Amino acid sequence: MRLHVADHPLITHKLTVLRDAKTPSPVFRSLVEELVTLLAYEATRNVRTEPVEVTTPVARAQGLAISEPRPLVVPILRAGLGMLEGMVKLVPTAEVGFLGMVRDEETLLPTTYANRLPDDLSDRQCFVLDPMLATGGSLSAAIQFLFDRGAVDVTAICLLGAPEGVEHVRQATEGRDVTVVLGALDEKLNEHGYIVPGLGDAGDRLYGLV
Ligand SMILES: O=P(O)(O)OC[C@H]1O[C@H](OP(=O)(O)OP(=O)(O)O)[C@H](O)[C@@H]1O
Ligand SMILES: O=c1cc[nH]c(=O)[nH]1
Ligand SMILES: [Mg+2]
Repeated sequence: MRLHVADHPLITHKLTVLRDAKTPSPVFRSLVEELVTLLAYEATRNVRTEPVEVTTPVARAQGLAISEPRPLVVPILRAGLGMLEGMVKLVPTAEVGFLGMVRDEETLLPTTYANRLPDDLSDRQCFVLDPMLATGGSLSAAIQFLFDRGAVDVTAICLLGAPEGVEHVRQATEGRDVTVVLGALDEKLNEHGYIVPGLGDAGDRLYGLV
């Protein structure tokens, strides 16, 4: 597993406002969308492309097109949905699949309540979106779903990660082509499995308490 932790003042600035408990939902939502666009820039560095030629008003020019089959973007509901618009703005030709997962707040184990993915992901590059990588249980399970269907490589974009979760994903995906891109690597998990200092419950901050 490759780990890339962003190192850019604009990303840190936006994360700082996101972390602030006083930031209201509408601002939180916009920041999540802006942050994913900045992180996607790094996350799509190895997107598969092929050479194409276009005619400018002046001459022929060599360029690149995103290869077929198109990349698949998979937000993990609920909180990952807040990252979808920002991602598809950057890769408008991507297809979108959905995974609904919720973590049991006692056991910290994820269960999957929705799965709308193509059955066959052979030869597909996949991008998983989830703002929070805490214990790593949800992300590891999501990545496993994609490899079970034949994905060639998986890149996860998360706004915040805990070292425990990164290690969990590293071990669970050993031997697979996996990249994790983080906005920041935080200090630890607390006794409730929350990222410290983190930003609280990303789903609740985006969409309200359930
Ligand atoms: O790394 P883990 O320990 O598995 O925790 C991370 C998961 O927890 C959050 O989702 P949550 O279960 O709160 O669901 P929600 O998005 O509906 O709020 C978050 O969006 C991740 O999916
Ligand atoms: O800190 C955390 C951990 C799991 N899920 C969240 O939304 N936040
Ligand atoms: Mg939640």
